[in-house]
Order: sequence, then C-alpha cells, then structure tokens
Amino acid sequence: MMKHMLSLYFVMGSVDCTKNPLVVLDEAIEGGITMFQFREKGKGALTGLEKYRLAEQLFERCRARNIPFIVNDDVDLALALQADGIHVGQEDEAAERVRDRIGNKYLGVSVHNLTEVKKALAAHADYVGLGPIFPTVSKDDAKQVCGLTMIEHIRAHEKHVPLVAIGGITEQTAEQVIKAGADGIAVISAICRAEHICEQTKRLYEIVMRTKQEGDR
Ligand SMILES: Cc1ncc(COP(=O)(O)OP(=O)(O)O)c(N)n1
Ligand SMILES: Cc1nc(C(=O)O)sc1CCOP(=O)(O)O
Ligand SMILES: [Mg+2]
Repeated sequence: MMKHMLSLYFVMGSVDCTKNPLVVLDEAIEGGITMFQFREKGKGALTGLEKYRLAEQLFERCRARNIPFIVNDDVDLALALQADGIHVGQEDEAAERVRDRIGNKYLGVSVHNLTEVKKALAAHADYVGLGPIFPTVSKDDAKQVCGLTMIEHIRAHEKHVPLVAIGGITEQTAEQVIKAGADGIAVISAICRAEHICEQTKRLYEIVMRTKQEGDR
C-alpha cells in the first residue's frame, strides 16, 4: 500500500504556486496524484494562523479524495490537524522522537545515502525521500545532487524500503527514476509550474504507472 501511495507524490506550499494553492491542489488531485505534502517554507511563506488555515483547507480537499495528507517539518501542526503523517529531514526533529510523538501515523524521512536509509529504518520510518536526484530550483539549501546511481545503490542493498525520489524530476526523467528502483517520484515544479496542471499531472502519473507495470512492480 505504501509503495503505491508514493507513485506520484505532490509537494507544495503557497510559495510554489502562481495561482490559488487550493485550485492547484484540486487540479493535481484531478490529474491523479497519489499523496500530498504541505510544505510551507521559503521566502514569503505563511506562518501562524494563516499557515494553519491553509493547511486545514488543503487537508480537507485531500480527505475528500482519499489522498494521504503529510505535513513537512511541523510536527505540532500535523498533530493539531490529525494529518495522515509527517515528513522530516536530517536537520529536523529526530525521526525516533517524531515516531514516539505521532504513533502510527506515516513517517517519512529525507535521506542522501545508504547509511541514512538504515538509520531511518531503525527509527521506524514508513518511507524515505531520496534527493536531490537532479538540480532543483525549489529548495535553496538542497544537498549535492546524488543522481540515479544512488537510487540503484540503495535499492541493491535495501530491496524492500519504500523509496520516493525527489529533486528536479520532470516528465523527461521520471521513467529513468522509476527504472533505477524508486517506488515513485516527489515533485514540486513539474506540477506547480505547468501551464495545464491537470494534464501535466496525468502525463506524470501515466509515465510512473506504465514504467512500474513494465518492471512488474
Ligand atoms: C518526499 C520528500 N523528500 C525529501 C524532502 C526534503 O526534506 P528536508 O531535507 O527536511 O528539506 P525541507 O523539505 O524541509 O526543506 C521532502 N520535503 N519530501
Ligand atoms: C523539497 C525538496 N527536497 C529535496 C531533497 O533533495 O531532499 S529537493 C526538493 C525540491 C523538489 O522540488 P522540484 O521538484 O521542483 O525540484
Ligand atoms: Mg525538513
């Protein structure tokens, strides 16, 4: 179940959108996203009550369509909303502590190498987010690009870990990412910056599903 949910993971906050984030999410849901992460950060990001209100409205839309709603970084917000899960990175609240706080909600952890994957699994993460696979325009403090070879390396040593790849993934590269061993792609700009969000999301979904099917996954 978890692996299917990772197939087309849409990550977004108001800063990433050139139009109303609620409309962007509606169109992306219509196009077939399988999971959503509320990531409200960067220059001009909402805080406090405004952030909470936007999260609440986005969550409502996900709930209506059975799309898992994950909160980035902010464990208090995830708990207050009773969100489906939380995603934390290596510099955020420690995964072990987050697991203790959230019980059996989904826990995603960002990783950059095999050692971090093993640590995330020891902390009972449900999935790992590996990146940046390619250069990204959506995260100022992204680490060095790890490329498709890091997906292959991790998959060779951890055959079953639910792994979603992130960072600079587009319609042109999604197939290679899945072929390298990822269970799905996580994207911001490939959806947010598309002229026709629903159609673009459908294309990404189709590429991921076809490639997984061809690989019998
Ligand atoms: C699915 C997914 N993978 C990785 C990240 C990055 O998390 P992190 O390294 O904590 O960076 P920020 O997103 O918090 O800036 C992610 N958010 N989602
Ligand atoms: C949120 C995030 N995390 C990354 C990581 O490497 O962990 S890269 C990234 C940004 C992804 O946006 P885009 O699809 O526009 O490149
Ligand atoms: Mg983080």
